[in-house]
Amino acid sequence: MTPYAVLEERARAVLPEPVFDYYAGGSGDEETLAANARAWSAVRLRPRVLRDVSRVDTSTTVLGTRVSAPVLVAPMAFHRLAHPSGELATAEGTSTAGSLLVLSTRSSTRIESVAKVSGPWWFQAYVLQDRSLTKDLVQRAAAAGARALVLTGDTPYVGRKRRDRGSLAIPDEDFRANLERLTDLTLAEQASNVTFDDIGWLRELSGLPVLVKGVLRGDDASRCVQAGATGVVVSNHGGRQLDGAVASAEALPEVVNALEGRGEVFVDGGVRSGRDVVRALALGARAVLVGRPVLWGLATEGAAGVRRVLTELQEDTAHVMALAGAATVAEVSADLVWTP
Ligand SMILES: Cc1cc2nc3c(=O)[nH]c(=O)nc-3n(C[C@H](O)[C@H](O)[C@H](O)COP(=O)(O)O)c2cc1C
Ligand SMILES: CC(C)CC(=O)C(=O)O
Repeated sequence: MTPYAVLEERARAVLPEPVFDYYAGGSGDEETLAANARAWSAVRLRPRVLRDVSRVDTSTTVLGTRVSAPVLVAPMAFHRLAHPSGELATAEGTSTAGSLLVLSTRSSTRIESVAKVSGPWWFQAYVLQDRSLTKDLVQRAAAAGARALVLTGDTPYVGRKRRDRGSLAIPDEDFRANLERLTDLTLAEQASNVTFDDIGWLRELSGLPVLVKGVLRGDDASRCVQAGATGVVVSNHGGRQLDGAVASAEALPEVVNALEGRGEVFVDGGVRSGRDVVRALALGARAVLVGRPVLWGLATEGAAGVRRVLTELQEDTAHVMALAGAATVAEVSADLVWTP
């Protein structure tokens, strides 16, 4: 078993079944969920020999913020289903690892409380049916110290997950952690009429740079940047939205080519090892985001588990960089990828 599979099994053992299934599952027949992992494996590396790799530095910057490695925490809903300290533990584990947390609109902990214990963080924005709710959330996030917004563009409707058999109950207090005054729950659902115009709207009302998450096409990435985005996150939502969508490793080169350096490109979906991190960087990503592994760390060991998952990925990244002949993140360049 891979280290990731071992961790996933440990999380399965401690989590209630409906929670594990909600976290682990993908939409439809889980084709894209499976394709994400396979597509990283298909990227072969061309290691360089006889380079001085006695000191490997994995640190880098993301939108100007220094992080200890190009590995960030993806936005995920309802961390309190995994651990009673929820997002507080995730934020603590993330910052002690020197990483950066992207806090979900569906955080089950108050934004301001997470901000107090967090290192650098970004806020993931869902545009909700009641836009005044979104405006309020985004302005609260900016006031609490978020350094960027991540607008998720791939969720006009929530993907149907077969593993989610309707037995998952989200406690009201978790759902409403940031929506105290809400009376009509449907107003808090994702809006299905979000467009490129909302990039400018979010930028203006927050004063923050905006990344668009869920981009899988070069033309879309260009439109995002033209509309004012500072970059994009290449993502298929961990195989949880359109099943059959292209794997993120397959979509990444097209997006990198289309932007030609006009924005920072991030990627997530199935990144499980230092190999995958190096592959993503060599294909042009600034950094990766990891999702489920962080939830498994949180479920099994709280903040310490989150820190462990991230530091193990960082150490593995350093090891893979050394064996590939790259002493710095800048040296993880496109020529490290083998093309037949
Ligand atoms: C349980 C769960 C909840 C998620 N919630 C959100 C969310 O609230 N907002 C969002 O933009 N993406 C959400 N995502 C998608 C992640 O941000 C990310 O794209 C994906 O999990 C990365 O793939 P990985 O889990 O294979 O690493 C969620 C993913 C999972 C597994
Ligand atoms: C509430 C959901 C829309 C959160 C999500 O993005 C997911 O579960 O994938």
